[in-house]
Amino acid sequence: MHMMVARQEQWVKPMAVAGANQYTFHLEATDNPGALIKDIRENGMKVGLAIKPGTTVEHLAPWANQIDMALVMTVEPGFGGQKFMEDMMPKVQWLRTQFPSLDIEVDGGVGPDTIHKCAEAGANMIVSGSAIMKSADPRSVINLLRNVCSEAAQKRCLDR
Ligand SMILES: O=C(CO)[C@@H](O)[C@H](O)COP(=O)(O)O
Repeated sequence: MHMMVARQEQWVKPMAVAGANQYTFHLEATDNPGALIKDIRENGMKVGLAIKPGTTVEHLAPWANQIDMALVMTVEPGFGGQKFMEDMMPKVQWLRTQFPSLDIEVDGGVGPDTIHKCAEAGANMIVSGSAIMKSADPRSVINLLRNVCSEAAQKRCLDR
């Protein structure tokens, strides 16, 4: 679950009870990330930590060893169909270099035209809305996104 809500703390238990296995919250919307991470873990879920485009990756870094996934937003949160922000890729690259085994997700404007940049930067989890939903062949778009990411991940392993 990617929680783009106020008062993220109050939805941890209800989401766990509903069957969520990962709870992704926004760094900008909590005063106490450490307590929220602890609560998510105690409720048996994996932890995702999201940052908006205006938040630097240095703000996320102190928490990176305590989370399962970092989500780098590649549009301003709000709605689908926005333009991919390529200038977020250095954040992904930096996280991939510093935390090689961390799951890194990108969300916003990701599709066949932008996936290569995301995968090469090091993203291994992809959120894609319009590119899939507006395609005449959603299955092939999903396969392409998946293949580009797994090929980039394999290449990273070989290069190590
Ligand atoms: O929730 C958001 C943005 O607020 C994203 O999840 C987008 O909705 C993804 O859609 P596309 O940008 O791929 O159309």
